[in-house]
Amino acid sequence: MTSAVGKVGKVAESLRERVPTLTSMPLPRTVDQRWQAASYPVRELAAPPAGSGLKPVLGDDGPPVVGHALEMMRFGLDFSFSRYEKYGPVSWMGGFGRRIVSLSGPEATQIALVNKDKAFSQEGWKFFIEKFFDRGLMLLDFGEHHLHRRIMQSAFTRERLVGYVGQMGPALRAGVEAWPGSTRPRLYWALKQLTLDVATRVFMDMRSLDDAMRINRAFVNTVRAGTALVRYPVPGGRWSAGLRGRRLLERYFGETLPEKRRAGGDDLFAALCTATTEDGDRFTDADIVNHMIFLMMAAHDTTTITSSAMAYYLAKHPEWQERARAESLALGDDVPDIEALESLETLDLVMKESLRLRAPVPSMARKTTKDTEVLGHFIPEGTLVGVSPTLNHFTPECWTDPMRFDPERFAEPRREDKSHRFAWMPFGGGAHKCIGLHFGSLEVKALMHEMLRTFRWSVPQDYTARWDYVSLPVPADGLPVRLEYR
Ligand code: HEM
Repeated sequence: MTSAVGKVGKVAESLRERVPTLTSMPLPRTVDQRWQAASYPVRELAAPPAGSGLKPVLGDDGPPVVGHALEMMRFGLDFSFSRYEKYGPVSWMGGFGRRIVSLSGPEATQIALVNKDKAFSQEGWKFFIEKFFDRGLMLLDFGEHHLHRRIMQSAFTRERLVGYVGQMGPALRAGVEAWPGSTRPRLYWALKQLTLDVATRVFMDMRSLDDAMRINRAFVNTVRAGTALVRYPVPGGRWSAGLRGRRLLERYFGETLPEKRRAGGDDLFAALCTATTEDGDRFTDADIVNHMIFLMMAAHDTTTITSSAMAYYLAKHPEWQERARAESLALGDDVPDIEALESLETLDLVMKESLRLRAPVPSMARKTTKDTEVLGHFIPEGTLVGVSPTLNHFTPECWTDPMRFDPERFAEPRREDKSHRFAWMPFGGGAHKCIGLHFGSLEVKALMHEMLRTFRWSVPQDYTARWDYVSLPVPADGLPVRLEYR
């Protein structure tokens, strides 16, 4: 029998699916316009050292206490564009009680991500998510990061990917086929549930539905806590739910690890248990638990957002949906293997264009390890920095008609993504570039392939999705589509 707590949890969940967050509530246009037009005193972040010839970074605190955090969450891309227009590629803003430097555009982002003189560390991420994702790969730095990445690499070889695709294909087919046709689902939520269910299978080979639900809930709470505005454990708040979620995940992975080490398997958890470098370096049990919790987070929301964005653009551009469907149907009825997925060229172009228009990770956090400079601007040691792909993905120097959905721009001979090394960077760049980019691309393609062969979907012609940036970008209304059997 469902307990009262379980019932309340379910109601809260279904409310969350229907009701937009406070930052994405519809407001009268004039209120939004006034909010966006508000201006604040421009100040220097710090005075450059005398005689250095460097310029100060300019910016503003925004409204008291929250700074620009709410505006950033509500206006997403528009907020980034307006900051760039006002201040250029290097600026600072108040947010989360701190001053945060933004680096935008190909040249500025390249300096931080290539990180030639090790002036930028992952300590920036720690500010947001360390309590929940302690010692995940992305939170490690320099020598230690290099060693862990080398070990983890052996869980992402082609041979391993073949195994993951073999596991996710049937699970995705069963999941998509279970969606009822002739309905108007909120597609984002359906995709989120499906990718989470598939993750418990592919990541841990977890078969028990009860365990999977428990883990999924703990995991969702852990992720949501990262961008809580109230960043200490108020009972009933996001932060304490996140801490509880983290403890449950630690316990679960810790308890199941010895059996996983013994039994092995095709899943990611088993791969991490046996991952070894040529020099024989391996993970400790604690490393494996930390990496598993981080990997679930790194993989889940990003693939959900990518598939939601693709589904949205395919609904808005039915000619592309038909073109992708024709390729999928030509593959026949077998669940596709890795080669078959790689042959889906139209889906590949649509995925790249969707990742350009709606990068799932809109800012990569860093912290300066020493005084440094970017494009002649002085940034002191200990500064929080956000490295953003947003401007790179829309700059007219790299992209023709950048606001237009035009997947062909990624095809030969145009290859606009090659116009600059950092023109297209949804997976980041440098030492921390996404280790799961092939895994993620394959999962998203396998999912879209199943949708294309089972359904046709559409949105009204005048519909435009509004994206909420409270944590990573998600469609504020859950993306209602008309879904019909093909
Ligand atoms: C379309 C899907 C995905 C996108 C857009 C994406 C994006 C990113 C980005 C931007 C970073 C760099 C963060 C930084 O430099 O601070 C990153 C790192 C990372 N991603 Fe992904 N990701 C995706 C899927 C995945 C998947 C499926 C996995 C695992 C199965 C994964 C695991 C990781 C890990 C472990 C890191 C940290 C790498 C390091 O620090 O060395 N990602 N991802």
